[in-house]
Amino acid sequence: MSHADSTSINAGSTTVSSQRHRLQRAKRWVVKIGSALLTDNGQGLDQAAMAAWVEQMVALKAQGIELILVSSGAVAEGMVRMGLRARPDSVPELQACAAIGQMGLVQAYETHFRQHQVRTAQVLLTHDDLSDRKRYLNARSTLRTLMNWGVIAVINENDTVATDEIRFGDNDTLAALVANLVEADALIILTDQDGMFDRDPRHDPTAVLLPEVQATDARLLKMAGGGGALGRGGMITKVRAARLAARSGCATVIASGRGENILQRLKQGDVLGTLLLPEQDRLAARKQWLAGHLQVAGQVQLDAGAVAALRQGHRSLLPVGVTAVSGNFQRGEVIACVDESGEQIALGLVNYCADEARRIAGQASERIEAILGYVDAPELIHRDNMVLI
Ligand SMILES: Nc1ncnc2c1ncn2[C@@H]1O[C@H](COP(=O)(O)OP(=O)(O)O)[C@@H](O)[C@H]1O
Ligand SMILES: N[C@@H](CCC(=O)OP(=O)(O)O)C(=O)O
Repeated sequence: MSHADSTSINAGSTTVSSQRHRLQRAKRWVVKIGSALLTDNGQGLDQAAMAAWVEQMVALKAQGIELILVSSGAVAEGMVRMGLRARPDSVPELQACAAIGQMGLVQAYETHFRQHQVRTAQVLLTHDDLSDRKRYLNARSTLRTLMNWGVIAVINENDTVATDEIRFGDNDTLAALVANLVEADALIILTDQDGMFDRDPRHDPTAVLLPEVQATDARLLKMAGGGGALGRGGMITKVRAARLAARSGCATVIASGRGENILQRLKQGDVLGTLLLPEQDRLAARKQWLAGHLQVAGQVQLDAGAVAALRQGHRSLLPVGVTAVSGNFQRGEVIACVDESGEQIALGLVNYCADEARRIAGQASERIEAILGYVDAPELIHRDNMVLI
């Protein structure tokens, strides 16, 4: 059976999914918890549920999974703290609620994780941060460092400065952008429904759960409706998030956060919730994106040994193999690698800016720190970030 056949929309089907093994293999997860779930529909933070998710995340971490948490709930918790029954309409009031509630949110996560001797870090982001190249790279470096240190980043929208997002409640999109940023293998969206249905189950009890779909299937957009009374994004933002995540080869699961041991069971490959599949895996998606870059920001010339290491050995490019650097590229831009005759042999995302690349060209990687005063990576271009031509 072809990949596409096995992932056609199969509402009501009880066939065991063939793609759940993706979650068993996934090494880097972004878990997103929505407001309704976290605050038991606006009642205030559900501490018991939080303790249970934290326990599961700690268990996954012990199994070697790198985790990032995107949690909503600041506005809902702020409303509870201020005794507001209805979600305010005015943006400044929403922002004030978010600022108040965010305190409770991170305090609660910190307390729960600390019981398992796991550290947490608060990261507040806006969509704009992730569309600005420099801030994008900074956010990526910070999150990578936190993951390397085994610290769980607890991410929310920076609601004080974001206006449209707070109006629409779009942490689903934020979670997908984070999944793209850290190149996660899986995005797990925990919500108050068992997954995505062929129509909104709140309005139609005959709605049928979709166990496995292709994220880009256009029919899903018609089946997904908006959110509930807390003014959230609903299913439509989750489908859009899955489509975004799929661009970097990340699979998305929409599942009920109320299900017992939900994260562990997903990890075991149990057929729960809705799995929204990307067309390509992570590496293939990145390489296709790289290969599509006709405009490059600069180039490096390689000696014969480096050319052979790339071409035959499929190795990373180390600074020692570089004989010349041209252009004025920034860290994270796409550059070309050429051989001694000037023929292009590869394209890749460079770990150092042009100036730094010139200084470390021809040098052993162990010397990078002495020359630049810091080390980002031992390679100039990592092989996962390179496509051979
Ligand atoms: N096709 C669908 N399948 C499941 N839920 C849907 C669908 N269309 C709309 N919804 C609504 O989306 C809601 C979940 O989104 P939302 O309220 O934003 O939750 P969260 O706070 O978890 O992000 C559900 O409670 C449901 O009413
Ligand atoms: N930053 C807001 C996010 C709101 C939001 O996206 O909510 P949801 O649709 O429940 O994930 C908050 O913490 O309240």
